[in-house]
Amino acid sequence: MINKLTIIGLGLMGGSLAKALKAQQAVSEVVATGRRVESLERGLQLGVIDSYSLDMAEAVADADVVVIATPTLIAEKIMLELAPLMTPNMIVTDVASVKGNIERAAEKIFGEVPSNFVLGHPIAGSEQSGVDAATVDLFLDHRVILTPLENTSGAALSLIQSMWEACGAEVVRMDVAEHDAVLAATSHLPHVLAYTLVDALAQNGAAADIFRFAAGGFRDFTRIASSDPTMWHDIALANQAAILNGIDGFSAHLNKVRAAIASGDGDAIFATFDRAKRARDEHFLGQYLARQKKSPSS
Ligand SMILES: NC(=O)C1=CN([C@@H]2O[C@H](COP(=O)(O)OP(=O)(O)OC[C@H]3O[C@@H](n4cnc5c(N)ncnc54)[C@H](O)[C@@H]3O)[C@@H](O)[C@H]2O)C=CC1
Ligand SMILES: O=C(O)C(=O)Cc1ccc(O)cc1
Repeated sequence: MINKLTIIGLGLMGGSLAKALKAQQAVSEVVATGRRVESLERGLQLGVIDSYSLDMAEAVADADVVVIATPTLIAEKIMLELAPLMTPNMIVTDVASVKGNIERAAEKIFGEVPSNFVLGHPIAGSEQSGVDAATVDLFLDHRVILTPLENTSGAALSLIQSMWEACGAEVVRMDVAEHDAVLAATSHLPHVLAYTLVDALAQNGAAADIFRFAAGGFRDFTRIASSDPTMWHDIALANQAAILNGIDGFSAHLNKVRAAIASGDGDAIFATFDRAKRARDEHFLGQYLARQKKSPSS
């Protein structure tokens, strides 16, 4: 049970965490702080938080857990502001999509990442943002990755793990560099591709017609291009090296498919599509069956 939880940056992530913990009675008091009084007022109105303060010092005073839930690059600046307010009893965590930049920023500010700072990343979300989009079950049956360091306190780690488990999430631990490489491939690259495809088509003179005749596949592939540009701007810069690696690997593969289409190499085209279908079906069918086993009616 957390006595006082403070959220810095009350949006989709912070709001959903607060809602889930309150629903599970895993927290006594949720306080928020942030830049926009409108989001904080809205959070109060929706019953997501109990109070707010625009003054970070006031908001984090006596907090057991502080969650930094702002866009990734802003989280670096927030740590600078939070540093003089941290006490040994306060556990700090974050939800940012990239972990290497947070680790480096903390090292710069504190000399080494404090033992009571647990780096985290929930692998759950949507293309929506803001506290109005927060839901009580956003993290239910989703994974949360924690990337503890050698000096991370065992007590802090286990409290943050329990916090996410109270939201119905499965917690896994990973190394920071591995996290950033894996997420670059499975999350950051797809977002770059979706944004780039929509942007390229939108700049075409016949954009209106193209979008008018787009079928479900286009909608599925590009849903994530409706995500918040500020959030993804930050992720693109924060995970630069791993994303470049992903783009280069993908471009080489796309060029192979291009060559197969250009030369009419049906076998190569079929082999690529068939491998991809089998890989995707195997992975997602496995997940679907596991969910069915857990709750057959869903
Ligand atoms: N949206 C998603 O699906 C996921 C997002 N994340 C990560 O979680 C973090 C938060 O994302 P969301 O909740 O989706 O964003 P959001 O836009 O819904 O919420 C961010 C909040 O931070 C506040 N904020 C912005 N600048 C600030 C500043 N200088 N000081 C204080 N508060 C400030 C905003 O007003 C807003 O209330 C990001 O780092 C994102 O990469 C992680 C997993 C999934
Ligand atoms: O909208 C979607 O499908 C997402 O991919 C959500 C998401 C966005 C960012 C993350 O760091 C993790 C999950």
